[in-house]
Amino acid sequence: LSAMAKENENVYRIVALHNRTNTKDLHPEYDCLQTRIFKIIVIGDSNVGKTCLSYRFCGGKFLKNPEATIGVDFRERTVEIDGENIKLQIWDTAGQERFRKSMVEHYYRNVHAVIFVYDITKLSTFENLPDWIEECGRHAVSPLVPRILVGNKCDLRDRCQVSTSLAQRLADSYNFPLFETSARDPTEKEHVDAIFMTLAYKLKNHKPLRLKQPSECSMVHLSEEQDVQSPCLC
Ligand SMILES: Nc1nc2c(ncn2[C@@H]2O[C@H](COP(=O)(O)OP(=O)(O)OP(=O)(O)O)[C@@H](O)[C@H]2O)c(=O)[nH]1
Repeated sequence: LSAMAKENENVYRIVALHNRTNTKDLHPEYDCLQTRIFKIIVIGDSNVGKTCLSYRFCGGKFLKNPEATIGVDFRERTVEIDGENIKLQIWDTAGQERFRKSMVEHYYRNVHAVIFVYDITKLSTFENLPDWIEECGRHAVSPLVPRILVGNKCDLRDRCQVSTSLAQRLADSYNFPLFETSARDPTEKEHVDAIFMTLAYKLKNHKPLRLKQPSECSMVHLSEEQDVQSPCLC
């Protein structure tokens, strides 16, 4: 597919997802099997390994020769936590500005969790993190939406430009958990899973808000005591 055709295809998919959000009889965070669905976006510079990380989690393998993401790619994995199936819908976003500018609004809409990725072998990808975090804030993502920081390509430790202590300081300054891992290294597979499962546990335990009027059923911004944007059960 050409870049433009691919971008159009993704817009159709996004519209379909948003339409589902607006359907009253099919709740946005439940699929037809009544599995709760959580949207997680993966954000960061181009080439840091966002596609490979999400593919490792959803496909179980290292994706050889990934192409630059155009707009967004979607992957899903259903996980079982305490006897409940939950579906994690991973939005693998484009790092290149030219492939993301028309899509940015869609990325952040109704997001449940955000993963910021940098490449430990490329300092600039780490230095750009505050810009990504700021963009997220600019799109009115609630500060209560869980966010985590992931340093990828740890199989290339000998080329490391971002020390763990430096990354930890940044993570602490934002109060985000920090993970360092490798999408490529097969021995890190469980660790990659653990990153996504950490979010899955957090999201699962969010208490849904019961709204009184079904007609008003929509994503809602809750107060700090109540919790983050959560599924409402009408
Ligand atoms: N050594 C190593 N290379 C990796 C790892 N993860 C990804 N790569 C490589 O890094 C390059 C970019 O990977 P992608 O997953 O496409 O990066 P991206 O962040 O999705 O890039 P955009 O789609 O342009 O935003 C590819 O050549 C991958 O093979 C890793 O953990 N270790």
